[in-house]
Amino acid sequence: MTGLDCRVVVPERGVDLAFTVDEGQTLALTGPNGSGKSTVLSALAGWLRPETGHARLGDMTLFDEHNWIPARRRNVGYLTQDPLLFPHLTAEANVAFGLARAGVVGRRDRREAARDWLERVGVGQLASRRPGEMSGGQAQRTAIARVLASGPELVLLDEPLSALDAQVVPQIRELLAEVLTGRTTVLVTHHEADVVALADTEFRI
Ligand SMILES: Nc1ncnc2c1ncn2[C@@H]1O[C@H](COP(=O)(O)OP(=O)(O)OP(=O)(O)O)[C@@H](O)[C@H]1O
Repeated sequence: MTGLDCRVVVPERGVDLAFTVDEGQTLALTGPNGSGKSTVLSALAGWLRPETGHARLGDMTLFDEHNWIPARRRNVGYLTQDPLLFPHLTAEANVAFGLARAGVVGRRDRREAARDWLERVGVGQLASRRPGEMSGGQAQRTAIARVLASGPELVLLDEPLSALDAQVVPQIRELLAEVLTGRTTVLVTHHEADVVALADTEFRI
């Protein structure tokens, strides 16, 4: 695990933000709509190239004025607002897909690791279901397993609880608190309860 030091400058979106996250800690990024929270996550994930600034994750430069590591070569797990699970793949295959991308070579190893993670997030019994055959909370648990299974050095979470029915929010928040312990994380949220339960520090835009 490694800490993050970044400055993200995207003038056309009015974004110029700098912050650090200590190794193993969770930083909550909060602020009004349109203040640039998702833009920062996109830059850290490698989906958007900022005009200037830098991001260093431990010894690795993700980007600076001269360098740009593409998304697929960053060891960064990104849980978007609308989690991108493949609808035609089972829960197990969705998690295993992330492991294949992360370079876990053996098919059997990927299956076993995917099953372990699904157990860990409480949906082990649903390994052969497709996302359309799960509740919103179960699909979110699967998405969390997919992001974390590959052991990312940086975890990015964009409003991970906002699309869920109110009654499952406390369970998923508790799950996140458990699985994020010791992981370097940037969490975008509008909810004070998430900051209190999940974050070590808060950066308010
Ligand atoms: N794909 C895009 N193309 C151009 N401008 C964009 C794009 N996405 C966002 N913006 C603009 O960039 C600025 C920052 O948006 P961003 O989505 O990063 O804010 P946010 O803090 O995540 O907002 P929210 O809380 O509503 O999710 C806003 O002015 C927005 O309109």
